[in-house]
Amino acid sequence: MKHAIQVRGLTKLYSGVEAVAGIDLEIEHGEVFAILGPNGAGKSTTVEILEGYRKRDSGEVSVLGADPGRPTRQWRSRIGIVLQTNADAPELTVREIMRLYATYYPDSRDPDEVIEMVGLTESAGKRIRQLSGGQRRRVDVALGVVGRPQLLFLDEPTTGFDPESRRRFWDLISGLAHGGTTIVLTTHYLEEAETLADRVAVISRGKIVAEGDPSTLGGRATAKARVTWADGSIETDTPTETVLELSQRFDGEIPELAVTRPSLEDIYLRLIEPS
Ligand SMILES: Nc1ncnc2c1ncn2[C@@H]1O[C@H](COP(=O)(O)OP(=O)(O)OP(=O)(O)O)[C@@H](O)[C@H]1O
Repeated sequence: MKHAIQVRGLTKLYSGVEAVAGIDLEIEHGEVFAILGPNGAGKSTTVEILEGYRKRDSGEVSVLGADPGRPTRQWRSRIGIVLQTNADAPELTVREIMRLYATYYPDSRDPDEVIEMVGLTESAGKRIRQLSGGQRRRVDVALGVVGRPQLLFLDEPTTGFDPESRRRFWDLISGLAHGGTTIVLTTHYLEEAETLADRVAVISRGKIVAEGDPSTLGGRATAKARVTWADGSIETDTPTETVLELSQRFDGEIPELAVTRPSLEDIYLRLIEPS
């Protein structure tokens, strides 16, 4: 099995309208792959087809060597899924729900270890309904990984997290990735994609409009730099030269000097602009 995920010419229509309009994708084993795109771009539809929860109209799809259009129980046990809305069991405690889910898989992780991994040890005895939104999200993630999946799908995993919890969550995902789990995530947070992903794909109106390393996406690394200082700003291919000229002009320290390249967000917004 060469790739964890291989997709060719994937399409999906809703009432004759193409929500996914010919997507090709290859995701390697052990890779963290982020799918970005505006609301309605076709991200969830694509991911749900890969998860085996939605039928495609055409195209070839292989996920962990099998066709997700014909999911088997054994195949499902190798995949972890964290959806936007969580499994609702408000009266169970964190430990109870983890123990229950652990019984569904042939090679589960120790429930207490997983609770520790997501930072919920102190809340392990609390009922789900007593948890904050961010804590519930961590339960979702814990349930997604308790079966020791080879491939983990995360749909907007950190929506509603405070900045500190988001960073802790990123550490958790990086740890899973280092342990060899392949991770596919959708997110609206560009910083999240940049921090976590080896590669990103930007989907707009059902098509991939750019794909690659987040640090070089859309020509980002070679784009013109912007040099700004107290009373001026220019875009240039030769920022070093500009800074040297400015330092002569100011005879030393340049007031409020900054040299920047386009952020991932700048590139992303350009990519999804209606043409
Ligand atoms: N079950 C459905 N029936 C009809 N149309 C649908 C259905 N699910 C999605 N769509 C439409 O397909 C398009 C793609 O939707 P999808 O949910 O895949 O987008 P998305 O990129 O995941 O968006 P978001 O960021 O809002 O989650 C949208 O125009 C949406 O309205």
